[in-house]
Amino acid sequence: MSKPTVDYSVYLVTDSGLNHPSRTLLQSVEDSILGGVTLVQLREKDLDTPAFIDLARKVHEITKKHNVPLLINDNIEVALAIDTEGAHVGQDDISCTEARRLLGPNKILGISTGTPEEAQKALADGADYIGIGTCFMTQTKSPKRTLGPIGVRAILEALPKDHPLKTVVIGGIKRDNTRRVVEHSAGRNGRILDGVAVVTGIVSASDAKAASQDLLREFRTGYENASNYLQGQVSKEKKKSIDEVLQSFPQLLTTLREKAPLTHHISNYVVMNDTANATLALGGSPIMAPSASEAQDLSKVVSSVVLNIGTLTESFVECMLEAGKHANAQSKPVILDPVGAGATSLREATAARILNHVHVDIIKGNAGEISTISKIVGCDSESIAMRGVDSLGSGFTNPAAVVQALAKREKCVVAMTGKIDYVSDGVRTVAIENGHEYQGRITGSGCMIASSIGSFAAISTDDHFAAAVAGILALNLAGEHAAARDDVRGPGTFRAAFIDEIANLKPEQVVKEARIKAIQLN
Ligand SMILES: Nc1ncnc2c1ncn2[C@@H]1O[C@H](COP(=O)(O)OP(=O)(O)OP(=O)(O)O)[C@@H](O)[C@H]1O
Ligand SMILES: Cc1ncsc1CCO
Repeated sequence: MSKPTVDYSVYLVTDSGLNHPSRTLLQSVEDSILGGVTLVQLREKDLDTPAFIDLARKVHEITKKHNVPLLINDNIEVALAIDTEGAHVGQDDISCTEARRLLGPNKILGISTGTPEEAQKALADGADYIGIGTCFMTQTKSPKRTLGPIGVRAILEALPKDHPLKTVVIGGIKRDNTRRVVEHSAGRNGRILDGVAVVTGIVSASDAKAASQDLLREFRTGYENASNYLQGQVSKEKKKSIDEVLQSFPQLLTTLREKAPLTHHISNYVVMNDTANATLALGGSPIMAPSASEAQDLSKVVSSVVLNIGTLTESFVECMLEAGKHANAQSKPVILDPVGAGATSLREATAARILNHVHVDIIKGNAGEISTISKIVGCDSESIAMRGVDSLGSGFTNPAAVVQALAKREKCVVAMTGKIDYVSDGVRTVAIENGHEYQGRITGSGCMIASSIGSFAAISTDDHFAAAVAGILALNLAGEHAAARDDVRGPGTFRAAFIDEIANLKPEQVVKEARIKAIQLN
């Protein structure tokens, strides 16, 4: 019998201990196949060989009926006894070469890998696929380190594009993160995950069939988006032109003032009060809530979330991860302000952790912060030094290209502040020349921009690029108006006048005074 062709799209890995109490494991397997599971692995760590063989025989009856391959975890003896389509081994189990020798050339053989080196070894040792993990923390595994989509990407990029070795990701994969993991892990060498391996997301779901259908749909969408991205086919359709974005500003600000969207801020001690006041002056409604315990409740009532890493503590980080996760689940926009990323390794690691666990819709930072984020996600860019929370030097040689590349890579909007601000969604890129140097001389003006973007993102839900442009324009025009006032004699008086002028903004006047230009990059 020749080796079967395998569709790895949604790969069920069983665990009787986590199986939903309303049905048997056999029912979970059958329901999941009916929902779209394309491959099954029987993983039973606690059964002795005779009991394992007995269960494997019953599961195999089901998988054969539906023409879905069955692999046995770890126990080659069971795989051979039942004549399943193959087996899966871990790094601490029997070696891959020994497993291949016992199974012969026509069985499917997979191995768990957590590093680029293990992946390359698996390829050399004759594996058909690798299970890349652990991606996220799970109930079944609590490793010291999780890979996140960025770590998965590093492994995909260590593999040759055209080798037939297939790849699946494992560890905490659920309906809500599947698409993002597949999109964000896509390697620049053209490698995209061939599937997602799921345990709890299927066996513990109350409806295993529906859960599998959702996972298959999310995997396919993620795969299609990833291949479009790799082929540079980012959709240019349905996007407003820069002029249309500018003309939409009055309506956005008017709606913001009417609706006063509630925005959840996990901000820093230095700017908390200023960002709350700037949000109120603009017409929004802030809640500064740094406790992880209330993040889920808040996610139901707020319209966007701003994560600011300015004064880091463990509890801030815990809250940001929790708020981000729930905002993603509720489809509320998330804005990341990676304050001081690049200044210390803690800030860099925290920014990486957030990007790995939360889908961020808009990243806002100064040149030093954007250079660090570009490095974290594997986008080549010049290095811009930081001193504390401030960016040093004159910035990038080609700032628009850096911002556009990062936006494309992360499939989000990137806003980079400085004397000139740049915004891109990977397709549209603009430079905004408004603003006053006094903004750079008070602390938190960048943080206030993130808050302003957060309020506009709550209104401009289908176009976060327009939200970022509006958020910057509003505050930069207010900055210009404040600096021009006779009563403003320095940064201190400017700070108070700035809040007043945010509240005094006239939507049409902003459009007239905007100095924004589109930047065409190839
Ligand atoms: N020299 C300048 N001329 C005009 N506008 C400026 C100037 N410097 C800063 N700004 C404006 O100030 C705002 C904040 O940008 P900046 O890059 O200073 O933020 P930041 O370094 O992140 O600030 P913080 O960390 O204090 O919050 C932006 O809207 C930017 O346009
Ligand atoms: C000065 C400062 N230090 C940590 S956060 C912050 C405010 C600017 O973001």
